[in-house]
Amino acid sequence: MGIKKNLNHAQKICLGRCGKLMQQTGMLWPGARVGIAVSGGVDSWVLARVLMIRQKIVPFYFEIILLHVNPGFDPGNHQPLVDWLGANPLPGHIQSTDIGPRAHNPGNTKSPCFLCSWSRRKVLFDLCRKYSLTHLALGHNAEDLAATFFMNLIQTSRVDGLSAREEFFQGSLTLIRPLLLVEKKYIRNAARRWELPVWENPCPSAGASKRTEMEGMLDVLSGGNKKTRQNILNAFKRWQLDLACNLK
Ligand SMILES: Nc1ncnc2c1ncn2[C@@H]1O[C@H](COP(=O)(O)OP(=O)(O)OP(=O)(O)O)[C@@H](O)[C@H]1O
Repeated sequence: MGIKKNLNHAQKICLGRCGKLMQQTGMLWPGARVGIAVSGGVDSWVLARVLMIRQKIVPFYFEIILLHVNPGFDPGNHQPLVDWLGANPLPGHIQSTDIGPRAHNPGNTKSPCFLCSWSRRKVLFDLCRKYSLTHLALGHNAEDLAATFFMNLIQTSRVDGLSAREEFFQGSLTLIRPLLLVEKKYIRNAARRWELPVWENPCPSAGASKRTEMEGMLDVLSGGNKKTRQNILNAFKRWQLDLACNLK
């Protein structure tokens, strides 16, 4: 098919796995209105690019809007998204907030990452309501799934991962993670190839979060063996796929 002709291996993996997961789990339906949460990082940029292509491939119509929540560390750092929206035929909404600095207030008893992601999710849910969206798409990948599993296991004594699809508000909003079965190496490569305008996260806690720490668990468990690492990731992916297919 013409659309896929000039894609490299990584781009095809992102597009193909996303499509297969969408199909297997009945993620979207005709007339769906999908908000894509774009942080400015590689995962959510690739998610946006992939869903734009899937929009042309699937045999039904669905709408897309890009949603960005600026956490308030650098009020102008979303300029690449503004420029990109100007050059691409897609609607977008950029919400300026101060959730980042507020989450880092030394008086808080909870961790800044917890407070920030809680507040961000609330802003995103409010935007979904404002635009009557049926879906909110997040850019989590296979390594995020593994890190979340370890975080839940170690911090909250729960065996829980990240769902490919979850219902909220009595089913009026479906949260989806179309890149959940894709490893980061493919996403990074695809982002470079598509020349997506990724920007640095200015958060002072970036790279120092509990999730980043848990990403190291995969290397600890696999002892540096690539095949073992992939087997662990495959187990997590199979588990979530089974759960999501049962929800269908
Ligand atoms: N500021 C934001 N505005 C909109 N969506 C966001 C924002 N931050 C995170 N998200 C959404 O939540 C997902 C998971 O967040 P996380 O903090 O793990 O992302 P990230 O690693 O900073 O960036 P990315 O996943 O885009 O590479 C993102 O993929 C994106 O879909």
